[in-house]
Amino acid sequence: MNHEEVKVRRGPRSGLALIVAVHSRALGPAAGGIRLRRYPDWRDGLADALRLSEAMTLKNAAAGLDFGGGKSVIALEPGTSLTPELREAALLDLGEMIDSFGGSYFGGPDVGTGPDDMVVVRRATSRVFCLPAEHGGTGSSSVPTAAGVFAAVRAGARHVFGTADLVGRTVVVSGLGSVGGLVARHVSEAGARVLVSDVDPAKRTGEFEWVEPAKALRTPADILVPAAVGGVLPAELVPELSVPLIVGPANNQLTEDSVAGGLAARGIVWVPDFVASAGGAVYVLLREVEGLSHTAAMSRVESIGDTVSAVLTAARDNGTTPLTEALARASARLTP
Ligand SMILES: NC(=O)c1ccc[n+]([C@@H]2O[C@H](COP(=O)([O-])OP(=O)(O)OC[C@H]3O[C@@H](n4cnc5c(N)ncnc54)[C@H](O)[C@@H]3O)[C@@H](O)[C@H]2O)c1
Repeated sequence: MNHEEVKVRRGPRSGLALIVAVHSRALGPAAGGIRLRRYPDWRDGLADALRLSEAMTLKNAAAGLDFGGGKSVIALEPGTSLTPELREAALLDLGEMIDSFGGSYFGGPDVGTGPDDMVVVRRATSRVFCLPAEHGGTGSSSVPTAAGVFAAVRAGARHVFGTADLVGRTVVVSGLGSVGGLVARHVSEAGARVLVSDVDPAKRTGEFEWVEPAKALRTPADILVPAAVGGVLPAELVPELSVPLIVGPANNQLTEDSVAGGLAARGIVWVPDFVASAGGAVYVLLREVEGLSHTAAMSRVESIGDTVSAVLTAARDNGTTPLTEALARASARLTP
C-alpha cells in the first residue's frame, strides 16, 4: 500500500463497512467523493477506495490543484437492503469518520450519492462539498465534469483529425448517466452523430441513436466516450476496437497501465481519464475553497483542453504514451 492513511470502520449506527482512503496530501488536504455501492465483499470496497483515491491524487495534481487524493466508500454487502433510514445512518457514520481527519480530507458526492446526501453528511462534519445551492454549495459536479470532457474531446479531435470541429463525426457515448448524458448533448449540439448505450434500458429515450451495451465499445466510430464504469478497456479488447480516439469521464478505464501501450501501438489515441474527468473537482474546489467566481472556475475547467493538447503533443514528440506524459506531469508536481 502506498497510501498515507486508510480508516476502515463498521458504522456504529448503520452496521455497514465504511472506508476512507487518503492516498496523498503532498499538495494539500485530500479531496475525493463518497461512493455508495453494493460489493460482493467489503474488501472489494476497500480495493475500490484504494484505487480511486490514488486516481484522485493524479487528477488533482495533473489539473494544477493544491489538493491531494482521497476517497470514501460505503460498502453495501449482498442481502442488505438500502432503506432511507439505513442510508441516513451510513451517511452520518461516514461524516463522523471524515470529521476525524481534522480537515485533512474533504468528501463530496460520487457514484451512488448526490448533493442531497451531502446535507446529511454535513450534520456530522463541515468537511464536505457540493451541497445544493440552497444549502450554500455548488450542487452536482456533473455539469463542470461534462464541460471538461467536452473540452478534452475537442482537444483530442484537434490532435487526431487536425480540427476540433465535430460536424459529421460519429461519437459513441457508453453510459448515459449524469455526465454521459450531458456529454452526448454537447457533442450533438456541436454537429456530431451520436450513438449512445447504457445497461439501463430506461435510458433508451429515443433522443439519440441506440447501440446495445455489449457492442458499444466495438462500434466503428471517430470518438469513443467511456462514461459508465471503470475497467472497460482490458488488453484483450484493444485489437477489437475500431476508433482512433478514446476520451471520457469514467475513472480507471484501463484494467492495467500497460493497456496504454497496446492502444498506442494500434494508433489509438487514449486521453488519460484522470485528465479528462477533472472538471468537477476543478470547479468545486476552486469555487468552494478558493472562492473563485463561476466564470473564473469554468475557465479553469475549459483549460483541461490545453492540458490534453500538451499531453498528446508530448506523447507524439517523445514517442511515449499519453498516460506516461500525464503521469509525468502529475509526478512533477508531487515530487518537485
Ligand atoms: N459525476 C462526476 O462529476 C464525475 C467526475 C469524475 C468522474 N466521474 C466518473 O464518470 C463516470 C460516470 O459518472 P456519472 O456521475 O455520470 O455516473 P452515473 O451513475 O450517473 O452514470 C453511469 C451510467 O452508466 C451506466 N452503466 C453502468 N454500467 C454500464 C456498462 N457496463 N455499460 C454501459 N452503461 C453502464 C449506468 O446505468 C448509468 O446510467 C463514473 O465512472 C464516474 O466515476 C464522474
